[in-house]
Amino acid sequence: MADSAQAQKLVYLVTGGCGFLGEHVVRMLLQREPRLGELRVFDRHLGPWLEELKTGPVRVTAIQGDVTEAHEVAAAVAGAHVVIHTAGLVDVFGRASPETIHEVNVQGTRNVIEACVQTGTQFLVYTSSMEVVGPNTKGHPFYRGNEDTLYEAVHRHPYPCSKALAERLVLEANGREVHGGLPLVTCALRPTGIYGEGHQIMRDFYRQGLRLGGWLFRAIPASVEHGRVYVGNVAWMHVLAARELERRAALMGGQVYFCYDGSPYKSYEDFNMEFLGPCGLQLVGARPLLPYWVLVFVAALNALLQWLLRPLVLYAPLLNPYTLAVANTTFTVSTDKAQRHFGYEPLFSWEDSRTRTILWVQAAGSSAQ
Ligand SMILES: NC(=O)C1=CN([C@@H]2O[C@H](COP(=O)(O)OP(=O)(O)OC[C@H]3O[C@@H](n4cnc5c(N)ncnc54)[C@H](O)[C@@H]3O)[C@@H](O)[C@H]2O)C=CC1
Ligand SMILES: CC(C)CCC[C@@H](C)[C@H]1CC[C@H]2[C@@H]3[C@H](O)CC4=CC(=O)CC[C@]4(C)[C@H]3CC[C@]12C
Repeated sequence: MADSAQAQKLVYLVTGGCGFLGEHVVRMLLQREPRLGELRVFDRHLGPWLEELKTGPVRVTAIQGDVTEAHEVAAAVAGAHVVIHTAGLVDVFGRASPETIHEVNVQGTRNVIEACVQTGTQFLVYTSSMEVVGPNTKGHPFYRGNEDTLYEAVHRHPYPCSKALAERLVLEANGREVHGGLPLVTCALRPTGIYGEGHQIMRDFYRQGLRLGGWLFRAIPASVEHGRVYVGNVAWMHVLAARELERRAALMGGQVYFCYDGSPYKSYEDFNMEFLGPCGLQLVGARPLLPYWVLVFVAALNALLQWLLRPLVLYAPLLNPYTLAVANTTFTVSTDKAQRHFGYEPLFSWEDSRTRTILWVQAAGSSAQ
């Protein structure tokens, strides 16, 4: 990639480009990447909103494909300069089988790496997750940690297991020779819980609150802190990382970065109330209304029912032993690694992020979005 005023126009590929984060990455690239010549959006399900992007100055190519199909991935990657691999199966509710989660998240990532190697694509940014680190199965808190914080990462659930394996594949691929003889440069970004326009769980909480007459009931102690990050800032971090990978290959290659911004540290429920409160909902209780053991019991019952009913119907409620453990364990990051390595500063202030999210919740809650 030439670094001059006459810089060559670049071809970017975003896998999972029609998902919650992927859509923001796609729009951010179009707004903030001046060297963009062509944007390929690869997803199993293409969104209708892509059509409106096709009328702009940058060529936008929508590719319906599956990351588990190596030939489809290779065809999409061929000729791309940069790949942002954000496609993934985000399932902590038991909707998909462990095998499917592994196939999409691990084999899909392997296919992306091999496609880069075979076709000579040199730069790969992978969307990893905080879940690669924790919370672990022992419920140890990760309090204001950074990329170097020692933490016993022990996973059993298929989703974090798959993200950890995939992240390792991406980092180990750094330095591999790609077609043409140049080295592959990779890095992994680890968002904490992402929120913002398009966040389906937030919308579901809103609708549930409306059904309950405007009330939500506290389940988790307010002292349990959760790291959250605005989707626009996560997208911006991807765009910046992708842009800087060539110039700072020696520093950034093979590195991991937590995604962070100015969002406040709060419990999962109190944080959600930052948006749901202005939309008219109230969180009842300064402390959890039910004793913790009741939640543990209901979560275990839900898991049992899911297993028993599986031959007949998919029963996948929000509360299960894994989501309860995650919700009930402090996990917050405090780091400036992305700032030091590639000059990342959040593009959206907390106030902006909050306002944008509130507007979206209000609109999404009342429509069938
Ligand atoms: N939502 C969150 O809080 C966090 C998400 N992440 C990661 O960010 C990435 C994006 O997540 P979200 O946008 O939240 O999820 P999402 O489900 O909204 O988006 C994922 C996209 O990948 C696509 N996809 C799934 N399987 C595919 C396949 N086999 N082939 C091609 N495309 C496929 C889906 O159609 C979807 O458009 C994932 O890799 C996830 O692990 C990481 C940390 C937090
Ligand atoms: C009242 C219940 C106990 C509340 C349940 C809330 C849970 C559904 C969510 C609490 C924490 C969330 C996870 C967290 O934000 C980290 C994540 C990172 C990812 O990479 C994927 C999503 C998730 C696992 C996210 C999923 C929902 C929660 C478990």
